[in-house]
Order: sequence, then C-alpha cells, then structure tokens
Amino acid sequence: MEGFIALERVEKVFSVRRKTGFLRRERHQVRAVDTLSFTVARGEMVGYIGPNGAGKSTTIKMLTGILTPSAGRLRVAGIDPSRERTRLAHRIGVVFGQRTTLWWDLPLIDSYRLAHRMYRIPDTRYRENLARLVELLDLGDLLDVPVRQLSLGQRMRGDIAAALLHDPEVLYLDEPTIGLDVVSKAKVRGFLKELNVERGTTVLLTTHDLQDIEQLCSRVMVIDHGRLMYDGPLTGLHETGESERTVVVDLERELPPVEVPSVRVVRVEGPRQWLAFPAGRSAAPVVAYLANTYPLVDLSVREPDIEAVIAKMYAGKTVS
Ligand SMILES: Nc1ncnc2c1ncn2[C@@H]1O[C@H](COP(=O)(O)OP(=O)(O)OP(=O)(O)O)[C@@H](O)[C@H]1O
Repeated sequence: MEGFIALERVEKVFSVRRKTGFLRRERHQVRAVDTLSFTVARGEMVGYIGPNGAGKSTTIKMLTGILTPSAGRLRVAGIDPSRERTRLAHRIGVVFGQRTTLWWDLPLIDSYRLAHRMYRIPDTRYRENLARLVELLDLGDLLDVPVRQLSLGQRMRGDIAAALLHDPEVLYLDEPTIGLDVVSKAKVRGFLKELNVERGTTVLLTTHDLQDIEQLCSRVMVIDHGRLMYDGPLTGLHETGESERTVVVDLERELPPVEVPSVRVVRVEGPRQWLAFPAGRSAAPVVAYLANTYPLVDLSVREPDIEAVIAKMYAGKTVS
C-alpha cells in the first residue's frame, strides 16, 4: 500500500439505537464508510466531496485517529492514526470550518502560545512560522483581539494559522470557506494554493463549494454512502455525470431552430439559439457543421455546470 495517505478497504460501522415503539428500542448498524480504498501522494491537493451524510467527516476522523476503523488498513505518513494518535498529531493539521479550535474568550495570540507549548515547537521555529503566517494571512491587527470578536473570515484565517504553526505535512480542511464572503474566500484559497506549492503540504479538502475544488484541486474524489464513486480530474466528472455542453450561436437573422445531427435546440431568442449536446463529445464537428450550413455572426461553447453534474451522479449513477 503506497501513498502518503493510504486507505485499504476501510470500513466504519456505527451501532445506533432506534426507537421503534413506546419504550422499545432496536439496535441497528450504520455503515458510514464502506470498503473505501484510495491513496494520496505527498504534496497532492485533493478535493473530497459528497452529499450530506456521505461519510466524509467519518473518513477525516479516522485519518486523524479520533475514530478507529471497524475494518481495513489506514496509514498517514506511515503511521496508523488510531494507534499513534499523538505522534501523528505532530505531522497533521486540521481545520473544521464549522468549529473553532481557538480559545473563544482569549486574544488570538494566546491560542498560538498554547499551540507553541502543546506541540513543543522550538522557539525559533515558532517565531518564524508565526511571523510568516501572520503576514500571509493578514493577521497583524488581530492578534490581540479576543476570538469571539473576530468576523467569520478573520476567525477562519486565525484557525488556519493555528493548524499550521507546527509545520504539518498534511492538512485536512473541512469546509474552510463556509459562510465567508467573496473577498475572504479568495484570501483563503490564495493562501492554500501558496502553501501547497511552496511547502508541498498535502491537502485533503472537504467542501460543498465547488469553486474551492475548481480553483484548488486537480483531483477530486466523490464519496456517497461511504463508497468512492469517482476519483479523477474535475473535468472527468462532466463525462461521468453525462451532462451536456451548450453551444450558443448568434445568427445573422432570426431563423427556425437549426438542424444539426445529434444536437438539440433548447432555446431560441431572436437570432440567438442555444444548442445542447453530450459533454463527453467534441464540440468541433458541431461548430464546423454550423459554420458550413448557417450564416453565423458569433458562437461560444459553455461547459456544463459542475453542480448539476454532481447532482446527476447522486441521482443514481454509480461509477468507479
Ligand atoms: N457517532 C456516530 N454515531 C452514529 N452514526 C454516525 C456517527 N457519526 C456519523 N454517523 C452516521 O454516518 C453517516 C456518515 O456521516 P458523516 O458525518 O461522515 O457524513 P458527511 O459526509 O461528513 O456529512 P456532512 O456533509 O453532512 O458533514 C451518516 O449516516 C451519519 O448519520
């Protein structure tokens, strides 16, 4: 089993009690993660996405050692997380967008001082890292502000710095841009990109915001019902989801819907027409046919909306 992060047929089954009647409860099992196998190479930045309840958080919790797998084999940097959780903690950083690890009532800097001692970061390294993170994440004016007074975007940047003070080789990010405004999102994304390129930090990113994935990850894994449904480049999702690309044509004048083999006209508005065809096919023959047959003024090809593609995948097509 190779890879900096490696899972081999990992399972996590929860036993839950369900109320089935007055005073009656039955035990039943929830298979949150089901024979999951994948590897992530050192320095990769991978998106880990799926609908609510798909098993993403459970996977991350097993990767940090908080949860022990029910079956299978799991390694992070050669370490078995649930057996050597403390040793692993020095090599990984975790950011949960919906929960802060910072001390709510204390100034931001106090949480960093605590991390300094908790991770036993050598003094010089701590000072260097703090200075670099404060600069890159624009935290200079915030260090003396109590965490509860920070805006969501400021707090998120504060949390990211806290997760990186001890120079982790792996960073798990769970919804790092949730609730942030456009400017804060751009800041966080810009920083993560730089971190990955300059430090070679391996990043596993869970998000519902597909722009995070589009802008940061060349590889994406889609999980549903605890199983891996797709693993590959983001562009490949279009084909998997059997979505459609759209050609928008501007004709010289209003005309009846154009007729192009294997293409549907989905909308006509004056001289402008919208044509749809399967995303997996090349646009070249469609464009050539249109140019030879109709009086064109302009033409553009639009890629399918990724959210729609994923929604289609979730609607029942299992692909591996
Ligand atoms: N401690 C637990 N006890 C019982 N069931 C659990 C526990 N933790 C998670 N589950 C169940 O396991 C499944 C996967 O949950 P998980 O939190 O991993 O999903 P997720 O993909 O992270 O979802 P979300 O996007 O909503 O955070 C769900 O059915 C959930 O109810």
